[in-house]
Amino acid sequence: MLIVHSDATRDRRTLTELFAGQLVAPFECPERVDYIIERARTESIGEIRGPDEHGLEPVLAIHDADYIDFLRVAWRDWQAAGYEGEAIPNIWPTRRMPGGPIPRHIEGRLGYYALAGETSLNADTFEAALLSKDIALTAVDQVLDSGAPAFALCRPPGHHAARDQYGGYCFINNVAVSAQRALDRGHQRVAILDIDFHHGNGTQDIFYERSDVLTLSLHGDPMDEFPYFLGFANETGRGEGEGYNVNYPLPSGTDYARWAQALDDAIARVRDFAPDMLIIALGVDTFENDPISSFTLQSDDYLDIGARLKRIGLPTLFVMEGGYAVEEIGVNAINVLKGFDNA
Ligand SMILES: NCCCNCCCCCC(O)(O)C(F)(F)F
Ligand SMILES: [Zn+2]
Repeated sequence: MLIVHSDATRDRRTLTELFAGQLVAPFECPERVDYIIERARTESIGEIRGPDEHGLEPVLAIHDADYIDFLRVAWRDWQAAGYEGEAIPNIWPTRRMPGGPIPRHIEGRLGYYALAGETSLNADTFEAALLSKDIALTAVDQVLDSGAPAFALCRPPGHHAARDQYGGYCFINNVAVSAQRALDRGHQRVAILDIDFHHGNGTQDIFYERSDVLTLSLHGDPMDEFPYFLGFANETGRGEGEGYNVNYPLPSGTDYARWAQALDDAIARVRDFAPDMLIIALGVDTFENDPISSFTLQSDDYLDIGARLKRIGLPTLFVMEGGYAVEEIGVNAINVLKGFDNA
C-alpha cells in the first residue's frame, strides 16, 4: 500500500498542552510519526512518497476563508499583543453570550475559532496544517488515479476541525478536504468512517446537511469523553443530509467484541450507501494502553479491523488521526494496513 509521508510533519513542536490543570508536553507529539513510518518500513507496507503541494483552493472548498486567514495570522497577532507563551484561548462564546461580530483582539478571536483549550498555537502551526492536508490530498489523488488504497500519514490530525473551528489538536480537516477532492474529481458519493476514539465532530459538522458524503463515527460516549458536546446517536443529519450521519457512542471500557459490532453496523451502512470510495479517519487511540482514552482494543484487533474494511471492496484512503500510546502507535496503525492488504 502506498504511503504518503514527509519528515517535515515532525516540525509542529508546541511546548504546551493544557491538560488536567497543567501545561504538559503535548500528547500529539512529533515522535508519533517516527514510530509509524519506522514500522511501515520494517513491515514493508509499500512505497513511501512525499506530498505534492495543493495550495489553498481545496482547503477553502471546506473551511471558511476568515477561519483560514485567522490560522495564518494568529501567531503574529498573539505575539503583537505581547504575550510570552504559546497561543491558548481563555474565553469562548457561550450560553446567552453568542456575541455579534468576530472580536478584533486576538484573545477574543482565539476563543471564537477554538472549540477547546488544549491545543496550543505557535509559529509552526499554520505551515504544519497545510503540509498535513497536502499529504492527504496527494494520497487521495493516488486512490482516485489508481483505485489502489493509500495511507496519508498526516500530522497534525484533522477530524475535530470544522469549517471555522480548530481544537482537539486539529486545524484543517484532512479527511473532509480529501472527500471534497474526490467529489470534485467526479465521484458521486464518498463515505467517511471515523474509527478514532474521539468523535469526528468537525467532519460531521462539515457534511451535516449533505447527502453526497456519508459520515460515520465510532467513539467514546460524549457524555464522558471529548468533545462532549457533539457525537450523540440522535445526530443523524439535517435537511438534505438527514440520514447521512451515523454516530456510535460507546461506553468507557468497550472491548473489541463490542466495538466490532458497531463497526459491522457501520460497514453495512456504508454498503447501503454504495459510495465510489471510502475514507477511513484512522485513529488508534482505541488501544487499551492509550493514555487519554478508555477503550480496550489490543494490537492484533487492528489486523482484524483492516480485514473487515478490505471486505467492503471499495477504493480506500486511510488518513492518520489520533493515538497516543506512542511506542505502540506504529504497530497498531500499521496493523490496520497489514490486515487490509492481507485480507
Ligand atoms: N481528558 C481528556 C482530554 C482530551 N483532550 C483533547 C483530546 C483530543 C483528541 C484528538 C484526536 O485523537 O481525536 C485526534 F485524532 F484529533 F488527534
Ligand atoms: Zn482521538
